[in-house]
Amino acid sequence: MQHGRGRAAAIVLAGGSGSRFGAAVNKVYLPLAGRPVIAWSLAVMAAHPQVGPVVLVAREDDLAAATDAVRTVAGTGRIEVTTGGASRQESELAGLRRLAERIADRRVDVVLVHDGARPLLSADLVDRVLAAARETGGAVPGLARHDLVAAGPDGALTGPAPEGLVAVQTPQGFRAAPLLAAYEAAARAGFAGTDTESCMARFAPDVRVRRVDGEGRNIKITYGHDLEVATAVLAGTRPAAG
Ligand SMILES: C[C@](O)(CO)[C@H](O)COP(=O)(O)O
Repeated sequence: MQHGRGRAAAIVLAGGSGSRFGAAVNKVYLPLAGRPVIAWSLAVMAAHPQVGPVVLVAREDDLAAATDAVRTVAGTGRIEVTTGGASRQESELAGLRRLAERIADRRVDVVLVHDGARPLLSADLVDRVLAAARETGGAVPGLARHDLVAAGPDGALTGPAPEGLVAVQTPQGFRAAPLLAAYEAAARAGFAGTDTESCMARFAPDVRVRRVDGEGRNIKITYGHDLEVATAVLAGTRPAAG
């Protein structure tokens, strides 16, 4: 049963330290083609017909910047800002707790968790993740890698990399109730994962997770030059969303 907007929700994470980027401010609030980095992914989520609530998880110190960024996006009524924790795991949990009531009464059936530092995702990618998550329980975008070799700690090449490696991206989508339960169990166990899938693998191993095709342009702004690449991509193909 669907009432107007879809029953999926999105959590967009903006709490990272950004130490590898090297800027004094949180990289997700730096300008990218006319608005903050974070605003691009918020716009895609807020404009998506299957996504209802969008929860932006921000650091306490960044709440003013987060609110300003939200104002640059159309459909802001759908975006809620909440405070995250010290780690990615705690921030994901904070986002899920914000949605807990809506998950319990089934207004939200699937949750997408997205890195705020990945501004160039497309609505098609959101479609693919949602469809696969609804069908199997979980979905993770991945890009097949054919340019990898194994190397030892001294830098010596030790042979070909195993077959079938994929570079993992976000948004990662899961059915909402098992996702929230897994994060509550992880919190009790003091677990901190590297992404949503790693937590589900440990605390909800019965949930099947399917890889869907990721996107080459869905880069993560990690280092300074990534912002230059994203700027160039947007200069060529500016998405209409937002
Ligand atoms: C989840 C992720 O985007 C997969 O590539 C990545 O691991 C996130 O890393 P971060 O250091 O938490 O931003």
